[in-house]
Amino acid sequence: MNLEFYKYQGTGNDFVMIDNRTLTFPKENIALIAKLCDRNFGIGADGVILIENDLDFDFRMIYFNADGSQTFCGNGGRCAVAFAKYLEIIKAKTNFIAVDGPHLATIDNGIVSLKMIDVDEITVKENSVFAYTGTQHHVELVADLDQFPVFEKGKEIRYSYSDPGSNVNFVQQINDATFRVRTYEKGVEDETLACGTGVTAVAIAMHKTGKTTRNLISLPVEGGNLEVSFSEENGVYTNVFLKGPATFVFKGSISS
Ligand SMILES: N[C@@H](CCC[C@H](N)C(=O)O)C(=O)O
Repeated sequence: MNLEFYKYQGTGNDFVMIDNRTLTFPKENIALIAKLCDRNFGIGADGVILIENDLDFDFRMIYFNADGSQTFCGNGGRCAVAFAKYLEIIKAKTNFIAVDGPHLATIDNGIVSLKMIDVDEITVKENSVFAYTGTQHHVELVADLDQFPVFEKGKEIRYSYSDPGSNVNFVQQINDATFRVRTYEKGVEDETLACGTGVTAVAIAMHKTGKTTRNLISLPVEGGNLEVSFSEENGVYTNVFLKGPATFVFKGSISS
């Protein structure tokens, strides 16, 4: 069978996008998902995203990590909005559904602003913060992000959390409103060039621990620049928005 796909990237976090409104994609075929993401034997991506019809929302987004595990993905959500616009499912605004609940989003000139879930699951530890932003995130400040062994340390910390583990974000503060981030992603089992739910966790963790008093944070990542804004009341973060570019790369077909 020939599978038509589109490749998108959001600040270098890259995805194979599939229009599955026909419900023909074999979701249980983990080997196929892994093959699509394989950078040597497949298309190459951090994850696979299916767009499906939904009775109550503009569309349903289903995200698979490269290893076939399912969760929410912030950059993937932004790319899903750009893809849904290309497919003419939406125009400039949308309300779509994903595994963590509904998401409002707008797209303007390739820049997608995506409303994330409210964040109230935040644990401040001695040297790190854990936050749930649609998926699990460990956040840790380091002195020299360029020299930091993100893969080795990220892998170690990822498995120190009980199943399903945690993504791991290493952070360097640049100024009051700017934090550079490098992320080790579970399910990809490698450092990726950006992580949307990750920078969201970082912005909230830095606010929660008093590293910043701002509610609009710039987050340079390896693949570009992201922005996170939010409101905070009694330790609960609402109106959380992740903003950045979402870009079509190429399309093609692959035998599955
Ligand atoms: N890159 C994503 C996060 C993808 C999911 C993550 N690997 C997990 O398993 O939690 C993002 O942009 O949020």
